[in-house]
Amino acid sequence: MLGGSSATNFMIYMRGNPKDFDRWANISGDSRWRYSNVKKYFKKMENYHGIYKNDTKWHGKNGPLTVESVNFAPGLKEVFEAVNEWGYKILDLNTEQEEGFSTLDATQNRGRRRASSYSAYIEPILGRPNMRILRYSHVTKIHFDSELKARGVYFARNGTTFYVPVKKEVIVSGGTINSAQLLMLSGIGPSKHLKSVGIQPLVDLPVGRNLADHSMTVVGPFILNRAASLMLPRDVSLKSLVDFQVYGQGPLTSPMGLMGIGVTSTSSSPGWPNLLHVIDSMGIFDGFGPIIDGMFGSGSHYTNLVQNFSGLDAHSVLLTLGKPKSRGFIELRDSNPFSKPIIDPQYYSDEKNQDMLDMIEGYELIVNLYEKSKALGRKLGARLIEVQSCAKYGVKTRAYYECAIRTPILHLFHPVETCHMGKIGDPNAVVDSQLRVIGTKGLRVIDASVMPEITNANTNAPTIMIAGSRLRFNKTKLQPQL
Ligand SMILES: Cc1cc2nc3c(=O)[nH]c(=O)nc-3n(C[C@H](O)[C@H](O)[C@H](O)COP(=O)(O)OP(=O)(O)OC[C@H]3O[C@@H](n4cnc5c(N)ncnc54)[C@H](O)[C@@H]3O)c2cc1C
Repeated sequence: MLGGSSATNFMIYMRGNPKDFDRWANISGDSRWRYSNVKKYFKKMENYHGIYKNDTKWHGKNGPLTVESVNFAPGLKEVFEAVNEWGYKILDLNTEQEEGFSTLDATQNRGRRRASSYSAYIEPILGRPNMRILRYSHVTKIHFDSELKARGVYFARNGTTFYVPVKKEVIVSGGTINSAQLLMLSGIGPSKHLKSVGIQPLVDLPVGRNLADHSMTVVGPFILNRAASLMLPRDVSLKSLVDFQVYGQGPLTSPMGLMGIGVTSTSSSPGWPNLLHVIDSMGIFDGFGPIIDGMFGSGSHYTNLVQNFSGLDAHSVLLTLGKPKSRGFIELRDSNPFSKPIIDPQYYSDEKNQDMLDMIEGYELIVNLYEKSKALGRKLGARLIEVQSCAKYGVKTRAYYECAIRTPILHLFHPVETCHMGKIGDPNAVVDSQLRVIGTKGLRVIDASVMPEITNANTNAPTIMIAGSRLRFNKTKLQPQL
């Protein structure tokens, strides 16, 4: 799809924590990845006109990617009152990123049009004579010469295979799953694995290893006793259509009810927020369960969970593990480029079980915030709908929370790290700090897969930053190793 996942994602705009990028600099040995340097690329990408627009120290106004704050946020005032009661601040999370909460910033324009990497970066230059887009084309293999220089790519289109030679270099941007798949199909990957599927290894690299993703659980829905949510059958009317079309306002501008966002630290991660809270205002209506199940691949879990609550106002929180320790992998199923690769994310598999302990801490925080605060618990009467199959653990015990987190295990669609950036000689490294595939010539990977460690929030903005900064890095000298 043109624009990839940015053309279908939830549009949440989050840069990540400055420490995430300082860590990238440490891992890659290249200080240009420090936040103090990459911050300018974030600013350059933004056409920001959200609620923090006057803060020009942190936000850009002349970039191609439109970012704005959501304007339909029922009950967010009470959420902010509650988080204040709990000692958290309301502040812009795309700056130094202290713990706190904010109105959600989204990559959209007046609530009417999504801003994707395609609409921001490609659409405006479609007329360039030196650019050609071939849709419905599936790249199947990179061709190397005997010196391991990438000379071109094979691709299939309408059942025919074509070859495109390159003059300078091949840039692979197939995303975390497919960039890893394409490298392996082309002989770049773990030798033993490649041989096991009948592929002649060219360079032995840990491609597909280190798969990181943000595991997630939906805390809620919390039933509310007032009209403080987006209730589609109630809120969608002729007026809402006019508000949407003419003013870019109202319920129809809402990205699926998403309205607030927060980052907090658990006791295991002081000073570096490791939980992401995405606050959703969607009330329960007849289609609610199937929509959530369809979106997250949760079978009929939410359909069953909310079946007796249709018509009630509600909020839910997508509680996400921002800095997971668990790592999974991607492998080829076979040597057929059209076969789906094997994806095993291995959520909650870290040795010390820290990922689960952090999520339980976050679950407890959200339940207390909603049920015990004056603003949400007393004023809006927030009450959690309990997962019946976990009731045997005693409702609101830690064992109950773990059961709820595992029923079923979800994620926020942020896979990264399968073509991990690192220093030459680092056993995890697939690309160097300039994103060149180690052991080859004329080949780079530029997408989310090169992140050497997952950022603590959503991954679209840092992926676009990687693309923007990589192009400019070429013009500056490599800094000394850290
Ligand atoms: C449902 C969903 C919701 C998300 N929500 C958010 C959000 O709200 N905020 C946020 O920040 N992030 C979100 N993300 C994550 C974010 O969108 C991604 O991290 C980011 O877009 C990754 O960009 P990418 O360029 O690495 O890969 P992708 O966006 O996956 O792009 C890869 C492109 O390569 C193409 N491709 C792959 N293989 C081949 C091949 N062999 N031949 C030709 N083309 C190929 C694909 O079709 C695709 O167009 C979400 C992701 C999903 C899926």
